[in-house]
Amino acid sequence: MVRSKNIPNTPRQGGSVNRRLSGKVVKILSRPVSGTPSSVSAGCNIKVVVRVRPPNAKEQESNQRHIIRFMDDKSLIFDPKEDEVPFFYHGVPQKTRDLLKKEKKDIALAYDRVFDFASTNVEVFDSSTKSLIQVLMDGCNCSVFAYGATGAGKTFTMIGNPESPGITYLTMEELFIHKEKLSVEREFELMVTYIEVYNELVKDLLNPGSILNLREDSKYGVMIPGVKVHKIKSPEELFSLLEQGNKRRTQHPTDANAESSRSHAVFQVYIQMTIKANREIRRAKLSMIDLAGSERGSATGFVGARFKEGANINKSLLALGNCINSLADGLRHVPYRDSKLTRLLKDSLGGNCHTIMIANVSPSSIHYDDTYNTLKYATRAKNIKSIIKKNIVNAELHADKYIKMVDDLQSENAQLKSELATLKKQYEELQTKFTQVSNGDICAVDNCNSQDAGQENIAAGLLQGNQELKKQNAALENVIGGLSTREASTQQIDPKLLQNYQALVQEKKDLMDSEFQLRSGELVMSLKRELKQDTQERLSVFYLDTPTKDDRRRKLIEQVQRSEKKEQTTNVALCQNRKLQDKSDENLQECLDRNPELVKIHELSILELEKLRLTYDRDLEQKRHRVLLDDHHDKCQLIAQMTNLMKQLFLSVGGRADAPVAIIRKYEELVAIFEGKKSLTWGDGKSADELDSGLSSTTSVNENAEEQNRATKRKIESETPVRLDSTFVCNTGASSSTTEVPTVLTPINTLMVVKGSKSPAVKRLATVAPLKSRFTVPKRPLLTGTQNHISPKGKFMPKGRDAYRFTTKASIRPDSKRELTNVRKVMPQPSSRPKFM
Ligand SMILES: Nc1ncnc2c1ncn2[C@@H]1O[C@H](COP(=O)(O)OP(=O)(O)OP(=O)(O)O)[C@@H](O)[C@H]1O
Repeated sequence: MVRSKNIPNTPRQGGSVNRRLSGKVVKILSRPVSGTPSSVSAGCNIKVVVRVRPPNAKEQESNQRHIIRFMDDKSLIFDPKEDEVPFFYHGVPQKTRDLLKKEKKDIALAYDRVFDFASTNVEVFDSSTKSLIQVLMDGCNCSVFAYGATGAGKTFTMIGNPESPGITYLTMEELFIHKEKLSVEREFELMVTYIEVYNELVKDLLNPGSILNLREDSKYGVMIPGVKVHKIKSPEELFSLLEQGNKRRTQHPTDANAESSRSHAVFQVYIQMTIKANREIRRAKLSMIDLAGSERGSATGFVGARFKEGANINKSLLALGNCINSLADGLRHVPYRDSKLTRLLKDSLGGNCHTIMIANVSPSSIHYDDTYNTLKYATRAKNIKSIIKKNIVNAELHADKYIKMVDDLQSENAQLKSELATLKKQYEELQTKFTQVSNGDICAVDNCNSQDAGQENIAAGLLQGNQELKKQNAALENVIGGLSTREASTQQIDPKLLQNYQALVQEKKDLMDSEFQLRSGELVMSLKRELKQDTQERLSVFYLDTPTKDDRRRKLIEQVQRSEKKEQTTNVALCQNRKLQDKSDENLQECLDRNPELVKIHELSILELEKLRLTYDRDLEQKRHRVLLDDHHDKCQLIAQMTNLMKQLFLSVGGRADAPVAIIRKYEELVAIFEGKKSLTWGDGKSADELDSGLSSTTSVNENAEEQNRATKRKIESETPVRLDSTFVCNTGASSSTTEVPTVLTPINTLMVVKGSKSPAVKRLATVAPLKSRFTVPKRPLLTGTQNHISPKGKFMPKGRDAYRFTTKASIRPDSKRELTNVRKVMPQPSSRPKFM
């Protein structure tokens, strides 16, 4: 199920925080990416547009089918059903379709805009990125990325050519028009960078040289230290820069595209606007990304180094796909760190950013899979929500306000702590109940539903608590983000020093983040290992060993060993991480000792780090809950299945004269436990365990126990008519009544199928059939409801062929099992007997 990210428009706590912060003195607090917004707009979805390029010469020549049908400017049908062309067989038109032909998917899809073959880059710009300019002017971040298979038209859309400039040119042109218009009231500063990510390496396209790294910056979000930033004053300057960069971009011809771009190109524009009237500063970042083509190895025709290059492209696009999926599902953890590309796009997807995704596809059936995948991604991306903040910075903050904010943060952290404690308590309760259920102390079948309801209540409570915490965290993050920026400016701290300090804090945060990832991996691994060990123990209970079971057990042991190894590796990594964190703490302390002016901002950082730690702890607790709840649910189901099976087995054993009393008692005791009774008192004062030694024989059973045995059997017997709807009853000629005498229920149909079928499932069933040795298994399977014969010697000789429709049990009178003479089928109306032979 696709869930959209639940981002509160006005968080419960955040609302008051924002009000507090947007008073007269503190007008704004925001940082572009994770900072506090001066105004937070409603969460809005990513805008997704699809552009279908015209079929190229090759596609036209090969006369391929079109797999896109345009419905209107917002919808299309992928792989449409064609008008029925009659299918002839031996010259005769058939009513049904040609089964050799793949059935058409015929999926109707809707997007924010669909561009057909005839659309131009100007039209694409008008309906997509043009509207972003006003958003940028308001101080919000925007990003546009083109996604699609190789040769689908991404570069044509983003960059274009001199005759038809792409949307990057057109957007920048529009930006300059706005700049001119607003130049009376605003001062503008525009800077651009142009980089490519090739084979997981970041390179500057405007200043070729060394490989660059990525870093997160509190001001502009994801930054690339060392990248050359170009200040531009006119569109012409920009165009020449873009041209230079494009020439340096890594390109290689592929089978699918003669000028295939083998790298992801990221063009970024940093805009700083100072409102002349009040010196308010607005910052915005525009990212325009031309992704490398997603592709199948076979489509490019590459081998060796080029194939590896393709694998890297796919790896980063896969990471992008995973991020899109996580964001669309509203998950808290989004795996941005899995590739350079996703790290770079961290603040372009979801977060504080207006994002437009342009999905480029080919209309030809040659690219069926590529087009289908791209459209699937595009559909998924529609669910991503972003929350837009204006990046407006103001410098005033009074000390008393600052103190109040610190107090607020402290009390909010205290609240987080108490919520975490509640979560931990709930977890312990859950764990206790879980252990009880695993040990069989709590009824797991009849009470299973109520148990589940209880657990679900807990889970619902947890989820609700989680939502509340999320809201509070969002508010807290906003406050902290804003505070850092403003406090820094209040104290007149040297910007370089502040930058260094923030880098140290960021380093600590990164380390905490990787610690969280490690701990969360370790947690899931260790929980799963414990559960696997449980399974292993469960398996060892079955003493009917078969090679398959041995094999399964061996595999389980190997899995457990592998998990243990992984846990060890994780532990080593955790140790290293802790050492690095200690080092990071020392560095921070050292920096603080040398620069006492950082004390106040450091107080905030500590709170921020504390909050981060609490959040991670809470997330881990929730993860643990989830795994245990899932397992608990599985176990409930397993117990239910086992109980059913046990009952059936018991019923088949229970009616036989040599049924051990201990087994009957164990069964009764178990039923009592399931009914919620603590124990059962037996007439002879002996429990099933005490009778265990006599399991293989009934000779030691006293009369009381025999009577008990018979009572139990009668009780079981009284349940059977309900199940007799299609049960074969084997009767003797000696008695006309079958109801008074206890009967044995045996899955004879299973037995009968055994010889007639090679199905492993049936063979497995046969191993548990208790009457195997007594009756001759027929050569041919039984047919439902047809005449069957059992000879006086007890041989089954069924007539008919289809055994699989014969799915019932037989009841056989135990006192006359050697004289079986006939079989009748008991229908819902007992009188309707089939003929006997
Ligand atoms: N809408 C369009 N109209 C006309 N021609 C187009 C259109 N889209 C793409 N083309 C042409 O198709 C070819 C491939 O397009 P393009 O290079 O943009 O693909 P791409 O998706 O960027 O591929 P790669 O990922 O391999 O770089 C080019 O020759 C381009 O001119």
